[in-house]
Amino acid sequence: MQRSHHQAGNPPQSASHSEPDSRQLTEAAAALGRSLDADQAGKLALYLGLLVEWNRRMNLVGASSWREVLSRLVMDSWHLADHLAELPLPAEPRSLDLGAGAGLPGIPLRIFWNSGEYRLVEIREKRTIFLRVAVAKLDLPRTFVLRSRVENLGADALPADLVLGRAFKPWPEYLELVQPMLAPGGFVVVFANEAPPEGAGKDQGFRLDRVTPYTTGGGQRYFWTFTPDSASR
Ligand SMILES: C[S@@+](CC[C@H](N)C(=O)[O-])C[C@H]1O[C@@H](n2cnc3c(N)ncnc32)[C@H](O)[C@@H]1O
Repeated sequence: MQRSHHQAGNPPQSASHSEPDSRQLTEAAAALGRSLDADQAGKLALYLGLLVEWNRRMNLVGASSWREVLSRLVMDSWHLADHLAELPLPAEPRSLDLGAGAGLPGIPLRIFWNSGEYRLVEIREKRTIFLRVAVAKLDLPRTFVLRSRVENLGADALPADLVLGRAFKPWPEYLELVQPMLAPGGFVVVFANEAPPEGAGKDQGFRLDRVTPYTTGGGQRYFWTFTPDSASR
């Protein structure tokens, strides 16, 4: 572990420039147009610190500094929290985050959006260990880690009112896979870099409910939100 630059007696967060403290993070978020309360800042600082530290030893994300993770990746979760607040979901939605990897979008999302039960699904063992450590340290509400292939999810996780999957599979394959997992009136969100093509989702049994453009440090992004449409199959 690359810790040799930390002086004995100094907490790692104040000694290392690679890990934010709550004040630095609150300022960086404000520069991106977001205000954090003290609890959110503390949890997000903890997550970014863990992510940067574990990323030195295993391949979790391409971005290597917490500032880059914040502006390129956490921004997705912020916008997603705003987006989900607008969707007509049940009061206690059951959500699945497929191929959660390092916890994106789910872990930052749960800091800002804590409705219902949320399951992070990931097949790779080391990544699930990271996710479990992060969920426990951040004390995220009703957030669970399942080590499973998405294709093998058990009945206890299904059906879902909301399915998310960032950089999980090409969208037609992803929609095909999740169609039987959704509750009637549920939603599936596709994370995309462009607007959807005409008729997107029809072949997989979905109706496009809405398209939501937003901007991150990485550029223009879109949420494509679909709902099952039995008439389209
Ligand atoms: C490209 S990463 C994206 C991770 C994260 N969602 C993100 O946006 O940074 C895809 C993740 O999906 C996981 N994965 C791929 N196929 C899977 C499957 N069939 N079931 C569960 N996890 C899967 C991989 O192990 C990997 O962690």
